[in-house]
Amino acid sequence: MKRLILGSQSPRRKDLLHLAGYDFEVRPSRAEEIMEKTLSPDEAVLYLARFKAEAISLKENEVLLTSDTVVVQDNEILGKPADLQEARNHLKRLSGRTHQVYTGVCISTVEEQKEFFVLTDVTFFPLTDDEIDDYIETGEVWDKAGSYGIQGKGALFVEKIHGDYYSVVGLPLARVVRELKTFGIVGS
Ligand SMILES: Cc1cn([C@H]2C[C@H](O)[C@@H](COP(=O)(O)OP(=O)(O)OP(=O)(O)O)O2)c(=O)[nH]c1=O
Repeated sequence: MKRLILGSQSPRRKDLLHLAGYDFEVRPSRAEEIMEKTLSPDEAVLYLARFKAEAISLKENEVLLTSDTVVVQDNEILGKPADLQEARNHLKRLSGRTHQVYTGVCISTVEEQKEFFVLTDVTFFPLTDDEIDDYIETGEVWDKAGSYGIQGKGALFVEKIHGDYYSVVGLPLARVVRELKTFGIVGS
């Protein structure tokens, strides 16, 4: 019997796996994420998803799921904001424009590893400085790539989205379910 392990401390990823009906154990990776500046966004999210997996030890019957999400504007990766100024800069750059959200996923067993990424385009309405400051006040920005959460008050900035909504939240759920099935993991 195969067992699913979620290698993530993200409460969103945990909620999404529950939504898909899985029984699983959470075993977060303690590895410090270091972004390789020379990598393209798709390479970066795959690298980080793999990197998180490599810091977690696995038993024979376990299937490990790790992932990483970044926001990209003008080919530049916007990760989690370090401070208020960076959060403000991120939101100003996203205002009134379309950006890309990349989520890389890595599924590992002791024998094999499979990885893929999902790309979603998100278009923001133009934002005023007051809207940006009020949003930062909510505290929602801090643990999110690009300084917003589409599943929270950040939803009020979104004019349109092309791609997988759940991938923006942190895990491309429908694709993940299909891939996990090939590893013998099914939800209920
Ligand atoms: C753009 C966007 C990102 N995010 C989140 C998803 C990710 O959790 C986070 C990006 O950081 P990640 O490094 O992908 O994930 P994490 O540090 O939260 O968790 P772990 O590494 O343990 O798996 O930003 C949202 O929740 N909503 C959004 O709209």
